[in-house]
Amino acid sequence: MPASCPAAPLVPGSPFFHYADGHLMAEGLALADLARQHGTPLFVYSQAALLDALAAYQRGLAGRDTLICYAMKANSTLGLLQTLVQAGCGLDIVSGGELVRALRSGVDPGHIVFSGVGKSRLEMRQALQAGIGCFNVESLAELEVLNHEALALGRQAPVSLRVNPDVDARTHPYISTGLKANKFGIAHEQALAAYRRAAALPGLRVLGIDCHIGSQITDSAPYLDALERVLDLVQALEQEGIALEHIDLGGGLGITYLDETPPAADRLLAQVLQRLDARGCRHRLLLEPGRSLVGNAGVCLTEVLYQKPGAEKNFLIIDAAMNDLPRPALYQAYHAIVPLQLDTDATPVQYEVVGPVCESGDWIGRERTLAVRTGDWLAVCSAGAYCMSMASNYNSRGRAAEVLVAGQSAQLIRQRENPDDSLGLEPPLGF
Ligand SMILES: Cc1ncc(COP(=O)(O)O)c(C=O)c1O
Ligand SMILES: N[C@@H](CCCC[NH3+])C(=O)O
Repeated sequence: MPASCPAAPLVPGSPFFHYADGHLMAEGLALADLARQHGTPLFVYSQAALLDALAAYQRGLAGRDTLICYAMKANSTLGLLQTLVQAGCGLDIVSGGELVRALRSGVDPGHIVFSGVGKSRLEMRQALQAGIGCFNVESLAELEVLNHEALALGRQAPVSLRVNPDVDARTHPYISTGLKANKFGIAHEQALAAYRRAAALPGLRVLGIDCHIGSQITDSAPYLDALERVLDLVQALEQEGIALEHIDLGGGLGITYLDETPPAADRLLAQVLQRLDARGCRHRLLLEPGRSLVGNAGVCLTEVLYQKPGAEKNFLIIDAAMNDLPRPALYQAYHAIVPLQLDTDATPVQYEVVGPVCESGDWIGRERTLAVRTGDWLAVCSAGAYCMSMASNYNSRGRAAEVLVAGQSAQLIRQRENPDDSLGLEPPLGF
């Protein structure tokens, strides 16, 4: 890059994606080389970023009996699961499909917890047969069904009850889960009765208590308030002779997309452990982080297809869309957008960055000033969590490929998928 290279934009929250001589890099590899080799849209993950995020949790929990069950709904691509499982993680699943993929990752089935308000009988049987570590039960009705299914298989289901602490996580309403108004968990005031019932059912073995108040939490106060409410219940249960083995505090820790300053995992956990110690709790601690492990470990590479000056706005039309990156359309979420190569000659223009999908809601970034030209590549940042796992084939668009960068090498961990691949049809037009 010439000396007149413009100042590199920030890649928020992602020290593992950085500029060198005007080129955006991941672990020493130029992302433009990956875009050229694999085409776009393309998700690229940094293994070092993933392991660094996990290390913050592991530091915070050092010396305690704990299990970090990665919430695979955030991103369930096998190569990422294998990396986390090999680094010591269990998995938090929410469906039979996730169970199958979890087992393929090589995780110890005893390190799987099963969350979700609507587990089917079939999913319960599959999970019982696989020998998972714990069902996080969310209602009295689910307790009865699980008891029935376990007895039919001649087993006892290990259970934890998810309680709804009625604490406001102060996040987007669609991803807040710990308020009375939300569908999740058993109401705090009904929890004791639910535990009494669970303890009386022969097909269940009561192991723990579980709580998850929401996602993209950037403030430790609601997290710690929920913990206190859970600990009140743990003590009340002990007084009734129901002793628990573990406390599962769910996930929810936020990441920096723009300028958010969520608590660091190790510091938040130090506060959690202090509060457990203050109450004399030596229970095994389970956590279910998703976004905070993978969110800033991934970017989505995309090509500028057209620049379209409009009557009111300038549009930058890119080849990634709401089917690849649904968060802006769903939650008006912000993702930073930066060029893969800084262009000294392009003029900075304010754009609406949009995809090719036939909806006005198909925007990826609003009012973004970028110095780019048609054919340039961009990176949509903080795209490791809830992007690929929420991708769809809307408009019969294919699904992006995924690459994992580790050290100086890049491995294709998922092929690009065309919508008709699963139908086994020959491409009709010979492409
Ligand atoms: C029960 C449960 N556990 C864990 C998670 C993971 O949350 P996050 O990705 O915010 O860490 C979620 C999603 O919000 C969840 O519903
Ligand atoms: N899909 C949401 C997070 C959902 C959390 C799952 N309970 C997001 O992209 O922010």
